[in-house]
Amino acid sequence: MASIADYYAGKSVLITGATGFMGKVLVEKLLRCCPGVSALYVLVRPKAGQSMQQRVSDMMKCKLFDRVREEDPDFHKKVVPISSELTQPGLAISPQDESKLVACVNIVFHCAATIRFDEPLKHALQLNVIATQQLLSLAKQMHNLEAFVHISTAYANCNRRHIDEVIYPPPVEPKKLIDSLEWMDDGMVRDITPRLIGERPNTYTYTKALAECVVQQESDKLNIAIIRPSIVGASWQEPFPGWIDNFNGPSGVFIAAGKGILRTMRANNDAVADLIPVDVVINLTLAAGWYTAVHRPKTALVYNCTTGGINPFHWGEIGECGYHVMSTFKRNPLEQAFRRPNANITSNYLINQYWILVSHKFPALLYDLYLRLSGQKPHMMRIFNRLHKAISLLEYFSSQDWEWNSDNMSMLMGHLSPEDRKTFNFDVRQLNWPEYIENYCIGTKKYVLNEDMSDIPAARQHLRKLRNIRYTFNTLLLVFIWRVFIARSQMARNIWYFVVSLCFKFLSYFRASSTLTN
Ligand SMILES: CCCCCCCCCCCCCCCCCCCC(=O)SCCNC(=O)CCNC(=O)[C@H](O)C(C)(C)COP(=O)(O)OP(=O)(O)OC[C@H]1O[C@@H](n2cnc3c(N)ncnc32)[C@H](O)[C@@H]1OP(=O)(O)O
Ligand SMILES: NC(=O)C1=CN([C@@H]2O[C@H](COP(=O)(O)OP(=O)(O)OC[C@H]3O[C@@H](n4cnc5c(N)ncnc54)[C@H](OP(=O)(O)O)[C@@H]3O)[C@@H](O)[C@H]2O)C=CC1
Repeated sequence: MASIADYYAGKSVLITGATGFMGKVLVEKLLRCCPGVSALYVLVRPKAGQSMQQRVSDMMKCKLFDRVREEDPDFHKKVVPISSELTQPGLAISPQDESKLVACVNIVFHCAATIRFDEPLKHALQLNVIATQQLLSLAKQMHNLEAFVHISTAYANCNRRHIDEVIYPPPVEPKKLIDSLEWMDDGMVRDITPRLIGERPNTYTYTKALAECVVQQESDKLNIAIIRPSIVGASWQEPFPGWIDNFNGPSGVFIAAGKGILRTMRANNDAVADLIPVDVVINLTLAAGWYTAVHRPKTALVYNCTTGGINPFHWGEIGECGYHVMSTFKRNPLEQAFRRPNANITSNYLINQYWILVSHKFPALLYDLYLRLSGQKPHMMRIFNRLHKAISLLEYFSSQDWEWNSDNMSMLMGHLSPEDRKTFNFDVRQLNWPEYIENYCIGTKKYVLNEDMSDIPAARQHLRKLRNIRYTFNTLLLVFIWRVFIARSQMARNIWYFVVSLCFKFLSYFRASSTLTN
């Protein structure tokens, strides 16, 4: 049987979402570990004044591609950008490009989606469901298509506690919803969104569930695999440990904690923190593409790509590990931290609210006051408001527990040759969490914030300055409390003198006894 790299040799691959976090890692891995691959057609839209060619060329210059660049400086020649806006009819692909794709594509990886938790329903539906439908229609026309791999999310069915590797009945028939929303204005859609999404926390998980249903409807005509990753984090091993390029999910939380901004967050200590490294997801995705094309399973296979059932890690351990996160950020501080890193997790709503007041809002207020007094524009409260909005959207996922069955992941591993198991490793039993979290934190510094590791001494100096500011502030606070409350009351003064004289006596006794022993 052909190995995975042998299978992809000579194949033309179509990828949507190639400029995104997971798409980039998929492109890199295919080019590096399947050097025989014939062409990667990537559907890209122009954005922020940049043409799609410019965007793809910039993407391939980034650090992620350093290893493949070293191994094959001409790697970029295999990447063929195709102009496409997925929210447009026909995906806005030109007729010439469409003919080319129909004639030569062998495997499709559909990664594109809006992953925002606050996306208006109409747009989320347009991109996550209707675009998927259109891509499936295009795929059905492809003469040589061997597999269609759809990236979903493990949280598509987060209204259930136990999630099997099956496609559950959709909350509503997608076609009916598409037809209904077509004539409604944005205000009307906004009003009915909470009723529609029901127990799901956002339009993202809701539309991803509908997309799975749309994919299933084509499963008798195409060879389909659905990958459901949980919370995708920095890479574990490849191409570099800790590679990450965005603020999504835990990354933004780690950065905010490292900057000393985030001091408290709500999470259930006993719940599984189902993080999955991005390289694991991509290795599984490529292996699933191979398996689907070679073995042609009779029904669409769903792969729950999760860690909880195999190598569980709990939010409470991140709490402990939180100290590990904190010590990593103290040893490798982020530049221009607001305060020294010191974040804690609590499952108690009231305790969390108390710390938000004391450790978030009060310092933000003081800092903004300082900025105002020194003639600068205050901005700290705004930053905290945004942080609170982001965290309130994430807390749904950190406060609850889900159980995913991942038998298909184990089944797939069983079909790989020993060589493929190494090259396309998705065996998360080998994952060492503390080491992973440490690399993740350093990765956010190096790759998200683009901070130079050589500037660490200056960043440490800044942390020392912050510590001195804190000591000075605490001393001033004590003096203030003394002046306002204690100095005005005879009884408080007596207690104070009693405590001071006790300390003095203790010190004198200690000094005298140490002189005697000498
Ligand atoms: C040590 C102890 C610490 C405690 C550790 C505890 C860890 C707990 C972690 C809990 C994590 C739980 C994660 C659950 C995730 C479930 C995932 C489900 C899986 C999936 O399928 S999808 C992937 C997940 N999707 C997301 O994460 C998207 C969520 N984000 C959003 O929906 C929006 O970004 C949000 C939050 C609504 C904010 O929108 P908005 O205010 O409009 O801001 P923008 O997104 O447009 O960003 C503007 C600008 O700011 C940058 N940015 C974004 N976030 C941060 C941040 N946290 N810190 C700093 N900067 C941030 C962003 O990059 C933009 O910059 P530009 O330069 O591009 O303008
Ligand atoms: N990140 C995570 O934690 C998880 C992600 N997933 C799933 O993995 C997949 C990839 O996620 P991720 O890489 O993190 O997401 P990103 O947001 O990083 O990437 C999204 C990609 O989709 C493209 N895209 C968005 N809108 C359009 C459009 N209108 N036309 C053309 N392309 C568009 C983006 O292109 P552009 O650069 O032009 O914006 C980008 O390439 C998604 O399907 C997501 O649901 C599942 C579980 C967890």
